[in-house]
Amino acid sequence: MRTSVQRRAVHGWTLSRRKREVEERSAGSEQMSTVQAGMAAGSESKLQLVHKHIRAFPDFPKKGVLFRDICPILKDAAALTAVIDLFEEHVRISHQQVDLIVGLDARGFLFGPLLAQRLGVGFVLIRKKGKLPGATVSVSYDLEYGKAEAEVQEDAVAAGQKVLIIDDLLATGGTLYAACELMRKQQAEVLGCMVVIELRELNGIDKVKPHSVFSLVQY
Ligand SMILES: O=P(O)(O)OC[C@H]1O[C@H](OP(=O)(O)OP(=O)(O)O)[C@H](O)[C@@H]1O
Ligand SMILES: Nc1ncnc2[nH]cnc12
Repeated sequence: MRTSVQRRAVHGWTLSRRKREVEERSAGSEQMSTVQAGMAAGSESKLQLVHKHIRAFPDFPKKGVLFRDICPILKDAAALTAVIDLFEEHVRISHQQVDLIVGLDARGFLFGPLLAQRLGVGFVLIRKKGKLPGATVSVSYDLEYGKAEAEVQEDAVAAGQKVLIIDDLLATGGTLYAACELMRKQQAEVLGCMVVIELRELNGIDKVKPHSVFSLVQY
């Protein structure tokens, strides 16, 4: 019998399909390495671990919003490691060259630097308005429960740099859209976006197009 976790889709794949995809992609070019085989085998339980460490709070911060809380992931070393392992696996399979990880204020800061360090690249902050010193570039955007303005330091990203954008959660897509806009203004190349959680019914993925959003858990 399949559990609800096993049935849950991963970026449009079921967990077992995802494992196959990793195996097929690896087998396509050359024989799967030991590392790739190990990653494929371990992904399923890592996803289950991540899923188990997400809580839901109804009517927070506003009535009608079901808030998905990632704090238990941070409190559990194995779950946090699983998140970074899964992101790293995705990046190594999907992207040849990454220059920078760009994280969103505030919860993107919890995962972004850890991933950047794993990949051996730098981390850039996109912050809410008024938090960054020096010359900045800004863009305003809508949230599931309000409005905000995002900024990046003008010299944070050079033209032509290949960046991956990371956050904890995709809801309406306003935040990731704003991040992509900021990167466009900086003439950086957005390789894609990554989140721990995607709230599918809000269709945020459409707002971020043509950029892709890779997610670990979907509701
Ligand atoms: O897809 P969207 O509708 O744009 O929503 C997603 C964003 O909303 C939350 O951040 P929030 O702005 O609440 O800030 P926080 O991380 O500082 O709590 C979340 O961490 C994402 O950044
Ligand atoms: N439902 C939600 N849960 C947690 N963070 C969010 N950011 C936007 N919508 C959210």
